[in-house]
Amino acid sequence: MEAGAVTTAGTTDRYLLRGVAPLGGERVDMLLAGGVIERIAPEGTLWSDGDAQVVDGAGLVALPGLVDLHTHLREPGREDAETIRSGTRAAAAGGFTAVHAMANTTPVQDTAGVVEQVWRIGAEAGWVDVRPVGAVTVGLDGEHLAELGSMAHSAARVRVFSDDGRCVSDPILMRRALEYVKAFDGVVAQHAQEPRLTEGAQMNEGVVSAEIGLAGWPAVAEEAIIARDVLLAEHVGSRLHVCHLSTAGSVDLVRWAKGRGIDVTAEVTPHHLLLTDDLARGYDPRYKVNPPLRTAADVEAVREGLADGTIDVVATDHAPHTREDKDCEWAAAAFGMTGLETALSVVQHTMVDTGRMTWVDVARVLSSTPARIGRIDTGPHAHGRPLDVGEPANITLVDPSAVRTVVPTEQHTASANSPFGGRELPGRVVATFLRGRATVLDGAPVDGGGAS
Ligand SMILES: NC(=O)N[C@@H](CC(=O)O)C(=O)O
Ligand SMILES: [Zn+2]
Ligand SMILES: [Zn+2]
Repeated sequence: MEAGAVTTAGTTDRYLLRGVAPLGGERVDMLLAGGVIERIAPEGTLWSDGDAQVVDGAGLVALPGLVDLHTHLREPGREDAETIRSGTRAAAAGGFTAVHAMANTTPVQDTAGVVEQVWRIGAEAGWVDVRPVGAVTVGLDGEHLAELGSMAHSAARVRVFSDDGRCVSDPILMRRALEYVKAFDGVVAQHAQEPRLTEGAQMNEGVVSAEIGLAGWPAVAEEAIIARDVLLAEHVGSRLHVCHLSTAGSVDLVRWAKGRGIDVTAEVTPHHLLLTDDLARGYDPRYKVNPPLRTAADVEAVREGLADGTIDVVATDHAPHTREDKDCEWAAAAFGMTGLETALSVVQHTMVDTGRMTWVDVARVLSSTPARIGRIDTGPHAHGRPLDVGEPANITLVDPSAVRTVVPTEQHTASANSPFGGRELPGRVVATFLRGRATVLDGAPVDGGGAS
């Protein structure tokens, strides 16, 4: 029988996960009921009382539900590329139980009204918990601070603020934002891109850009902003998060800042862990992304930084785009790639299967640390918690021995701009549980599972 097959029908709020391997531990049976982990016992000792669905977990790793700090859901405004419903369904398929929805929508998520709308639509869809990110500046204009406090105190309880897609390049505004978020334990997530150094830039500045004649984007454009921002965070005693860090020099700067005790965290995307700027040679806009794919030396440095804890989390930067925006010549194409449904496989491939990280580390970088940075690690709706009795049953079951070829058109996201199409990747998400309710079973979203 295939691992993960549901063998006994039952009600949908009680699941018996039989023989799953929680992190670093012996195989156990786990009973999910009432939205929490009700019991954990040695394998073969828990039996369904007839009203629990049994999931055969033999060979599966049980992870705390994954948390993405950086997702673009595109609603409101670009529902042709993704909706909150399609994006969160894709997230569940990728093993996520919570995502942070970036603010660069239309209208921008810069008021309590817009963030509450995104949060409410996410809750109604019921696939994952949607945590809206609030814009730092009004309309992402980079000039006027948005009302961060009203977003923080809204029903959406925003804690992460970002103008992602654009850099908060004005140092005075960045300073004020860092000071402002302290009042509600928030964090400013910076898209580090010095705008003057990247005017017209199309790809990484280096050997390849010179050869193929595309305008280059120097590593220093990212590093200069990170250097400035860690010093600002130190100066005002606030919390900074660096989005999609991509260069070896950025890793060094974050390592230095942490060594000084500066309150900074950083993320790397799956694509920057695996792909290099060599891919731009074919002028295929699937590989056009912000920040750009870098060199093999940068890939090595971000892997090392993730393994040694300098980089805190892997975040997808899932950036869906329509065919019209992506199937065109390189210079005209939009920046961005999808990632929710391949993130765990890429992390397994680049970090676990290479011996650099264990599954315990994977749970840290894809669940507990992003939950802590987003301040969703406590309470009944907590994510990233250890899989213990009484904790919310947010669980992802992975089959690490599975191998699959990525077919973008078969994914659940509404857009097909995956850079991994045609690649063979290890690992498969077999099941995802959100507060004890299955959102994914047998590797497929449970449609009609509905909101809780
Ligand atoms: N990463 C990208 O290339 N694009 C993102 C914006 C961003 O993350 O900067 C998008 O919104 O499309
Ligand atoms: Zn960005
Ligand atoms: Zn982004």
